Amino acid sequence: MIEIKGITKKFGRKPVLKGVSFAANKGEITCLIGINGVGKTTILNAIMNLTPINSGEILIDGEKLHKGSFEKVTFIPDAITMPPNMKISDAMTFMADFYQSWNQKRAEDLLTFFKLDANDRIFSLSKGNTAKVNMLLGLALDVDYLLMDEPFSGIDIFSREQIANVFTSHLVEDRGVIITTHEINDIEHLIDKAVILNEGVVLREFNAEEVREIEGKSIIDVMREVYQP
Ligand SMILES: Nc1ncnc2c1ncn2[C@@H]1O[C@H](COP(=O)(O)OP(=O)(O)OP(=O)(O)O)[C@@H](O)[C@H]1O
Repeated sequence: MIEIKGITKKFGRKPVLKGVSFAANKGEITCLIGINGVGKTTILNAIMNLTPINSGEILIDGEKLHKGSFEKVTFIPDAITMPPNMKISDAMTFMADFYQSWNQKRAEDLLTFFKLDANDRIFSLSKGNTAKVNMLLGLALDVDYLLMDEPFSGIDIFSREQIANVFTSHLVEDRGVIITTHEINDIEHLIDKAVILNEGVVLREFNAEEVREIEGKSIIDVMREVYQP
């Protein structure tokens, strides 16, 4: 489990996170929802220890962050970080050289799943295919937790559907996923837990299935209630 306990973060004098707490379980998809600038990426960066927090703590499987934590968790950013001139196959080799947790079999399965050509160069890919390669490079690592920043942003409906399908496939397995988004529509059906953020705090954290069954509400219904009371 990833536990976020009362984390605060200021950039200069501007408070961005004012005591954010939530938990993300293994085997579940947890979605951080909030408008632009609410601090979703900052939370993912904090989990990866890429940005220092001012207070609070983050635990992964009960342990405070340490060097070894990053064998358990990986971050898939919203833009690809591989050099544009690389072929997809070169990017895969690069990852295999760099990460012990690289799983070549799963990488090849993902290549087939996304219908990508390993000989294509990164710069020549459409936005949708670039997003798929980015996803492939993260999902092919054998880690317990995956953090994904806006994986559906700015890509066409068919690519979005294909990326959404990967979450219900064996390729994600029983790993824990934290995903950020400001548009929930395409992925509502995939989400186990929703964490709604506003003005530096968690407005509501809930199990999407329970709220659907018990209260008869979708995530969007709950968002309407909390954002427009
Ligand atoms: N390195 C930084 N220096 C100063 N301010 C920053 C820095 N990184 C983020 N911020 C500010 O912190 C706030 C939260 O940013 P963050 O990127 O976490 O939001 P977000 O919810 O991910 O937004 P989006 O949906 O647009 O990606 C924003 O107001 C942003 O301008």
